[in-house]
Amino acid sequence: MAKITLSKLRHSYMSNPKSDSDYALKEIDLDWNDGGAYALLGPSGCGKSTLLNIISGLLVPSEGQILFDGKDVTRLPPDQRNIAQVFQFPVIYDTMTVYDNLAFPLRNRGRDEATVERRVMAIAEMLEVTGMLNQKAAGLSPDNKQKISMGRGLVREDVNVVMFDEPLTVIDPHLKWKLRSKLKELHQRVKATMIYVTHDQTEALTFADQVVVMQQGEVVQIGTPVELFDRPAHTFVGHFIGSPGMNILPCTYDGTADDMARIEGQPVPLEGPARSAPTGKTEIGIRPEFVTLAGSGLPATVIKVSDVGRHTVVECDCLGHKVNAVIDEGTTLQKGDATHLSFRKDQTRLYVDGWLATDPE
Ligand SMILES: Nc1ncnc2c1ncn2[C@@H]1O[C@H](COP(=O)(O)OP(=O)(O)OP(=O)(O)O)[C@@H](O)[C@H]1O
Repeated sequence: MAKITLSKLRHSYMSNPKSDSDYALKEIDLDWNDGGAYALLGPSGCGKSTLLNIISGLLVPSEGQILFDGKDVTRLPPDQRNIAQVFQFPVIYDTMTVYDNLAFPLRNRGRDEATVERRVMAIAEMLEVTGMLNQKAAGLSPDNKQKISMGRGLVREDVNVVMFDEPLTVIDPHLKWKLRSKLKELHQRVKATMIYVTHDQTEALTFADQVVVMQQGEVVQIGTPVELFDRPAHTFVGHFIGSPGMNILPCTYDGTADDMARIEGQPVPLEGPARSAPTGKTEIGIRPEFVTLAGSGLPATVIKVSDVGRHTVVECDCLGHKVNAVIDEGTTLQKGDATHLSFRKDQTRLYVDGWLATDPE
């Protein structure tokens, strides 16, 4: 396994890129540590596949370098990078048995049959497919086929990195959670460097120790799932992660009252003062979990009440802006009722031009 370094990486599909918007990947500097479990998370079109193809060698970046354990591999073709990939759709040989499918990457590298058997049996046991080793792959269900595809990615011990590209796309929704936790368990046992690409926050947050969040060709934050939830570095992360996402509300902040911002003239205490006098667009970010329906605070009108299992989500209009509150207990409030909203001070953040601008006091 290897540490992977992306240094000053940029990529444009245009022959003569001029502005930032001509780049599918803006400047990316990133270290993937040896043995880490990473997720690359972002919406469609943010550049995930472009980055994956650059790491695997299918694409040569317009600028910058990729290093494996400090060795420059930027121009090395895919077959010399020693990478295993698991794709959206199973890549297996239908006419071969499950055993031969799992053995294929090892035999292809000339491993002896004793090693092949040891590795195949270990991976089959981890994936709970030992009972089907002698079956032809053609007869397997789509999710078992994808399991075998994952097994093929994990069977070699000498790969630099295993990359999963939306691997659960074909899996039945009720089996997804099972395979998700299986993959996490596999990482703990195999200890390979793994990169899991997805646009699904649940998949990313379940699998990864570190999540790399991308938007429009840029990495906006790298952090543990808890860090991304607690202190989103950008409003995009706040909104994209969480269900419902962070409330983002336009505000004014004149810097004279330190930790006080105003929404439509109404004072809202922030977690702390801004790091410097803001020069751009100012917004308040507050997670719905830290908004309470109170007797006093910002005036609001209930728009919708949704029961979502253990919680209730109350959607309000607050001074002309939509605000969600997640409450644990039920509520007697109904659509059209007047209420007040209170934001927990230590969770009320200021964002300037999208970027976090306050620190805790
Ligand atoms: N071969 C190509 N030629 C030109 N533009 C491309 C090409 N491939 C991707 N792009 C553009 O580059 C940007 C990033 O695309 P990319 O496929 O890397 O994103 P993604 O996050 O993987 O999206 P998805 O999840 O939909 O695959 C998009 O604007 C896309 O239109």
